[in-house]
Order: sequence, then C-alpha cells, then structure tokens
Amino acid sequence: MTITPVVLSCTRGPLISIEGITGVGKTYLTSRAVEALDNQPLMLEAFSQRTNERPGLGKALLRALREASAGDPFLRGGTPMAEALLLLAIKRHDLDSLMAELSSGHAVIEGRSVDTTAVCQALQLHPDDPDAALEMAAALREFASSYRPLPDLTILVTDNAHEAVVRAQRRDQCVFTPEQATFMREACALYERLAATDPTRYRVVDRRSVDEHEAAELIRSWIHDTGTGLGCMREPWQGPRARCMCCGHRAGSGPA
Ligand SMILES: Nc1ncnc2c1ncn2[C@@H]1O[C@H](COP(=O)(O)OP(=O)(O)OP(=O)(O)O)[C@@H](O)[C@H]1O
Ligand SMILES: Cc1cn([C@H]2C[C@H](O)[C@@H](COP(=O)(O)O)O2)c(=O)[nH]c1=O
Repeated sequence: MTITPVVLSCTRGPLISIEGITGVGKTYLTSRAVEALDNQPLMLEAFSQRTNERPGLGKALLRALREASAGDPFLRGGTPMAEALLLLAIKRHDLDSLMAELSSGHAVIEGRSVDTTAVCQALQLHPDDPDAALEMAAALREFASSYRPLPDLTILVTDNAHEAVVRAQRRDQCVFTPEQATFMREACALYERLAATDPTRYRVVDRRSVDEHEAAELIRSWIHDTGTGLGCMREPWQGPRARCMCCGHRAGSGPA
C-alpha cells in the first residue's frame, strides 16, 4: 500500500497589500477591482483616511508621527530610523487588528504595508544614492519581516510619477513643493526596483501600459487567485515550529 502524505493548507484568508506612491490610484483601482469580486475582502484604510479610527495604540502612534513631522505629507520628522520602528509598530498593530478576520477565512487588503515603510525610510536614509537606498529598503523589508509576517501578495501600482503628483494635488487641493515632488519621483523608482527583487510576492500594474479597466481586472484576478492553498501564518520570531497564528496548527504535527 502506498501512503500519500496529505498536505494541509490553512483555512485562513489571504493578506494582500497595495503599494505605490501617493495619487497613483491605489484606492481608485482597488475599489473597482473588489466591486467585481463575489466575496468582498476587508479593506484596511490607508493612514490618511483614518480620521475615525478607534482610540488605541495604533492611533496614538500615528498621531505622534504626524505631530513630529509637522504636516509633512510623508510623515518625515528628521529621524528616519526611529520613525521606521514606529511605522513598523503601527503595521504590526494593524496586523493584530486583522487576525480575527484572517482566521475566519476572509481576505484582507492593506492599503500600504511594510514595503512603504521600507521605501520611504530608505529614501530618507540615503537621499542621494539610489543603489544604497535600494539596499537599505531590502534590508528594512527583511527587518520588517521579523516583526510580522509579510503579506502573501503585494500589488504595486505604478505610473509616471508626474501623473500621480497631478492627481494627488487635484484630489487634495494642494501643491507639492519641488522637494516633495522629487521625493515622490524617487519613491516611485525605488518601489519599482524593490518589487523586482521579490517577483514571487509582487505583482506590478503599470498604468503607462494598461488602461484603468485592464488595471482593475488584473488586480481583481490577483486578489482572487491568492485566495486558496495558503500556508500557515507564523510569528516570524518564533521559528518554523511555532503554531499558526490563524489555525493553531504546528508544523510537523497532525491537524490542529
Ligand atoms: N483612472 C482614473 N480616472 C480618474 N480619476 C482617477 C483615476 N485614477 C485615480 N484617479 C483619481 O486620482 C486621485 C488619486 O487616486 P487615489 O486616491 O486612488 O490614489 P492613492 O494611490 O490611493 O493615493 P494615496 O496614497 O494618497 O491614498 C483620486 O481623486 C482618484 O479618484
Ligand atoms: C504606511 C506608511 C505610510 N507612509 C506615508 C506615505 C504617505 O505619504 C503617508 C500617508 O499614507 P497613506 O497610506 O497614503 O494615507 O504616509 C510612510 O512614510 N511610511 C509608511 O510605512
């Protein structure tokens, strides 16, 4: 008799993040994409949309960053590494607040995740050296992955940075300074380079080569296809034998 090992996949839902510079169309395209899905994912709001967030640690940390950055749209307060740690703490807090939803099998979409922290903080640490910024961004992402599991899938929405600047200015009725517009252009390039280092986790939709309908359809299909056959989600700092944060299953043992 041949015994075929049964590979159990976790019953959790997928965790998906949407990345890209301000104004690139993350919210616009993702809203259209999820409209076409049978099962609506939970959408975790981007920072700037968290006006009615429940009081708690996440809100307090974000308020501290906002106050320290005195109105800078990219939350830059002048101490990028300390800010990176606070941003990662917020993203950890976000994950904690999503665990019940993920555990019950629902898909969750994070509007920006730790990849944005890696890109924005790396650019501040190496403002004049794109290669050093890329190396730092990859290192920060690796560091972030010891704080919390990375998303199962990360969708990068990209475009000509100038178009994103124009859209964001029109939406927010503001004018970015030349320095802020340069920061966005450099962030745009760094997101693209960082995505290229991890093609398994990233999907990239480039608005220069697809129209908005194709872009929304691509995003819909990627979200849909990430929904099944997922492995367990473990605390990275507990090692591969830790129990799954969602189903409680321990690697190498029978069903939970
Ligand atoms: N294809 C499009 N046609 C018309 N308007 C668009 C299109 N894509 C985006 N927009 C508009 O451009 C603005 C910026 O888009 P959106 O808010 O989706 O950007 P975002 O990437 O989510 O930005 P942020 O990071 O600041 O949240 C919005 O007002 C949105 O409605
Ligand atoms: C998550 C995160 C965000 N930021 C910056 C990027 C944006 O300019 C602002 C507001 O974020 P939103 O998602 O567009 O509302 O915050 C950052 O610098 N680092 C991060 O980790």
